[in-house]
Amino acid sequence: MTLALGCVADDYTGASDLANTLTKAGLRTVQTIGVPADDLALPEVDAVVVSLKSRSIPADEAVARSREAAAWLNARGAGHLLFKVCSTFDSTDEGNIGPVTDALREDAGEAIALVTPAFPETARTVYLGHLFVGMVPLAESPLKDHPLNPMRDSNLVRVLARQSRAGVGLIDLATVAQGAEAVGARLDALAREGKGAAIADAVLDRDLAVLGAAALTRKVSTGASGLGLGLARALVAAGRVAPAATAADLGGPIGGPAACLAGSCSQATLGQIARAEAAMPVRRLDPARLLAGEDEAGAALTWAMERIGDGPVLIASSAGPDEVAAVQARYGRDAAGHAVEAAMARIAEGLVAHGVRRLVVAGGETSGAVVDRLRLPAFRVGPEIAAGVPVLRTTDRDMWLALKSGNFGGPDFFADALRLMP
Ligand SMILES: Nc1ncnc2c1ncn2[C@@H]1O[C@H](COP(=O)(O)OP(=O)(O)OP(=O)(O)O)[C@@H](O)[C@H]1O
Ligand SMILES: O=C(O)[C@H](O)C(=O)CO
Repeated sequence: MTLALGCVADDYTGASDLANTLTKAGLRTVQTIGVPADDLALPEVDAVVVSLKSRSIPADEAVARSREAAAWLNARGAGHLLFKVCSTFDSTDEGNIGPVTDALREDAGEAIALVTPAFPETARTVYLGHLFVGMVPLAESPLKDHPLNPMRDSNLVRVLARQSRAGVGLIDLATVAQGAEAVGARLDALAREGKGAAIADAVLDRDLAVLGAAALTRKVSTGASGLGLGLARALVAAGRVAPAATAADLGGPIGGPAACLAGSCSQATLGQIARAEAAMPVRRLDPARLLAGEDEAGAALTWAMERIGDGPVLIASSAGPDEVAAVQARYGRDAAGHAVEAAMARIAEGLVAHGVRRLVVAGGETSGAVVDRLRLPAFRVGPEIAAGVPVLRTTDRDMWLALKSGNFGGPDFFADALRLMP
């Protein structure tokens, strides 16, 4: 196998989002969970997206895991390595976007890496280095209240510089508008100044095509699915990938009981849970009871078992910023997050043990905990449910999954997903 594109994603929903984007652009793509075993049977593909759960772990561990994944991809001839991060640049001053980008760039022998989270299809745009989510700057968006990494500075040159060893520069929109060669010249100029990374502006899809072509002239880049789209288009334009003529055949219906799990506390997910209450039974976990040692997961699983024979159910821990803050103040941010993730993983394991083969999960960290507990090795990518969220089919058993990024999906996402998981 010789890969046109190797991708290391820092969370599972982001990996799923990127795999969806690459598949839509015509690249035959597989998403793996963790660094694959050397004997993992993979079909002939153009791109592999290695999913890590590294976004919110200590930076040195994230660097080590990302290097392992990069080595596996490079051993399979990856022509370019994309470090996939969140389109809302989810990170803290400790990392991990800066430390991992520095490490992968240095390992590749590159002086500088192009970095952009822009993804206009999901209203993530970058202008003069400032990230906008819809019509508002990042620091004024709901991401300012993220439970694990509240984003309170919209200037990504500053944000990345605070977590990087090397300096960070800017490739402004005026330079991007001049084309890939101008972007490349700007990268070289910044490298001569000693910069190790450059935040690139992008507002429209055509800007992504320019950035993809520029990034492809180097071995490593960092970005969200927008840059993935640019890289895919550049690979096809350069004749390095013959776009797949038809969507992959993922096989027939699986059927059986279905369930939804929501750990994301994003505004989008809270709205989707509210809408789901009209379509299916919804049970809300109480993190305070959970953290006080009550068997919230066992009670939720019993509740679900009594109902999944009649139709899908939804179990959610999700809550608004004030409620989340209160739990975190009492028990600690990490302790609360890990306890809820562990509960969701235990519930998922119980649901699958009782026959659930169609599972929708909302939240990147939540998806990571669930997929790791189910020990799923890889996924094939199916039809898109909503921008950035495809249906996935497991490669080692018959299961449908959807791993929804917290901020993605329409109001009726849960019902929409189940309709595409026959
Ligand atoms: N009620 C709650 N109180 C405190 N923490 C919670 C609560 N519900 C969920 N959490 C934690 O909040 C975090 C949510 O992160 P997660 O990545 O799953 O969602 P997200 O950030 O919205 O999704 P994405 O990463 O795809 O954008 C998890 O660690 C989860 O355990
Ligand atoms: O880029 C995004 O927003 C991805 O979907 C993601 O990383 C979510 O965690």
